[in-house]
Amino acid sequence: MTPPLALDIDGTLTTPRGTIDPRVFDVLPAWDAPVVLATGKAFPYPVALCHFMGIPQTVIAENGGVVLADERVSFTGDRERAQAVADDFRARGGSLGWGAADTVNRWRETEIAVDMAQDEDLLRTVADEYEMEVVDTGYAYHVKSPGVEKGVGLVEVADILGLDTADFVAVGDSENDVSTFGVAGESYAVANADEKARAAADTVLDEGYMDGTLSVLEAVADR
Ligand SMILES: O=C(O)COP(=O)(O)O
Ligand SMILES: [Mg+2]
Repeated sequence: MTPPLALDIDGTLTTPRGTIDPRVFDVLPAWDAPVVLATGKAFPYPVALCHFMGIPQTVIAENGGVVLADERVSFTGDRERAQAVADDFRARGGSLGWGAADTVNRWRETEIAVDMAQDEDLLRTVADEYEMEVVDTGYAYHVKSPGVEKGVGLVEVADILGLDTADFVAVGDSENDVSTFGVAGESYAVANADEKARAAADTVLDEGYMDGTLSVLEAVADR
């Protein structure tokens, strides 16, 4: 039986340039089991990716802050507190680091993301004062509420779909995938994964990015 998938996006379904690997558009629509996109990106990004792949919108966004499965949407996390951290960070000289339109945070409903080139120490200092966490995905720093995790979102998705999280095969690349790896039955870190993801995964792959992900999908399909 083909297992359901919990797939991170950045670093996992992308090329080293950060673009979606076009092979995604062949393999995921043809997958014979549910596919869950579990990402730190704001809610519209994985929804759009599902839409343009032509697959059901089954999504964990904002590191678990937003869950969508079977037309049911739920939110966790304290966006106002994350905003207070961002405001204080800016007041002390920090910057979120995005363009004027800030499309990274514009539709973000439960947390705030900060560009990797910004002052990490200051951000962590401010977040600590508000008892908020900073997660480094390798693509952004995310200021989020403790306890909001992709893995918690996967428990909810599995429940809605009538599946067990242990049925899932998970692939990811960074510390925001550790909680997914903790609840999935099988977990794989791509070769470009950070230390925390590597330590948490059942298997660290030889190949990186979508090459690594495809190697897993080829191995677990139809078994
Ligand atoms: O948006 C990010 O920072 C990372 O996104 P990802 O969880 O899909 O890798
Ligand atoms: Mg990632």
